[in-house]
Amino acid sequence: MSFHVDSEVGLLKQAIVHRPGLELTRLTPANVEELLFDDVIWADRARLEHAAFVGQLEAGGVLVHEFETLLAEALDQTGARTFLQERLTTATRFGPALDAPLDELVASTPAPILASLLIGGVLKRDVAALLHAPSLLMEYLAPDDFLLRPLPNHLFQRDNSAWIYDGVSVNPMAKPARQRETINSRVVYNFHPMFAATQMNYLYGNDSSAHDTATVEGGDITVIGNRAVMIGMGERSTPQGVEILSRSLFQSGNVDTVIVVELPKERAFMHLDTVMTMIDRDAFCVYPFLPAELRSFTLKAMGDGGDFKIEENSELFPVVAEVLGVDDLRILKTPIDKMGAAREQWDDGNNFLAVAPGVILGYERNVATNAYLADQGIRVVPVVGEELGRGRGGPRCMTCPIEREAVSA
Ligand SMILES: NC(=[NH2+])NCCC[C@H](N)C(=O)O
Repeated sequence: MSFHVDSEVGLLKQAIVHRPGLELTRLTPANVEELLFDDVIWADRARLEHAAFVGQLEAGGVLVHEFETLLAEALDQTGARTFLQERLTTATRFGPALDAPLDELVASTPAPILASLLIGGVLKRDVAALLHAPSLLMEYLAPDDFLLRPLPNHLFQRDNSAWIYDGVSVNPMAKPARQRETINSRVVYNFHPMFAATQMNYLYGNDSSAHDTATVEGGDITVIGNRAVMIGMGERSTPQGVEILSRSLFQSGNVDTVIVVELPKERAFMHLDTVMTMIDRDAFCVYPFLPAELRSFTLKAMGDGGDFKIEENSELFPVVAEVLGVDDLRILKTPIDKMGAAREQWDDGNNFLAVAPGVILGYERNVATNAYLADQGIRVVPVVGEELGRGRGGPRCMTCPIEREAVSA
């Protein structure tokens, strides 16, 4: 079995999601903002909503893998815990006194508990009795302070890794609150038997170098098909990150065109998929009030060494249509006023997950957009996300496709 994502809207066969766990119960008014949520969450309700969402994916024929389970299974493979000891429980993260004792905890904690702590975080009081070394960090922390911060944004599996044709980028994340997610994803991809048994083509990020400003997040990446990829560039994916990923894509031989779309550097527009998603072989749902001055660029491969030429586009969608070989690309913009559009955009009204061409999952609360898309012949499967949505991510953000078919135009 090998994994590949050959389009954004072709039949979705397998995906990874994260059923929210311990981490959601650790969101408080004091830490939500730093952890990139907008409110404290009713965790049990969020879990119910997520279970219903997974049920809808399964009903759509998708084989759903649960991230925490994959992580726990990976942790029991040879080398996985050493990998963590070298990258997570280090002297620079926790101070020299805790280096060896935390390595020991990583080595001895049963995999399901360790997986839950890697995502849910660890309070000082959880481990104080186990750590006897004189640690300044432990003296400094209060009992309810985090020794290891929770990672509530693991919910948004789209972002920390992204499959692009037959390669995967394990993304260097832009925000400190999300950077550790990549370590967990690397444990899964490098050690879980499901992936270890296959030939993995790592496009970016599967190394331990400091990626500094060269960040990329999966919410910005769309595999539009026809050997092309569209990448948003803004708050999360930087020009440097997009360049490195593009070079790697061109070297892979599967991609010859990358269309880069500039985004406003604002929270509401943090990823490309907050303002547009491809929902059918010939259709995009686009936020109607996207500022007109945003630029887009087309990178075209030159040779097979990764080099490319750059052209600034005068308009984005004619270029997309040409690259896709589609004569009449449908750019679907909900006909509502600015306030209504901004409200629905904030609630992920443009963030759809296609399970097949023209069959999409989106939050039910975006009534105007959903009704308009239905009028346009799109089948919208309504997802309940009153709690889930408070993390500012929709069905596309919550899903990391690992096997998806191509579509023909
Ligand atoms: N692909 C997406 N739009 N993901 C949404 C991620 C939301 C998350 N709270 C963050 O700020 O990172």
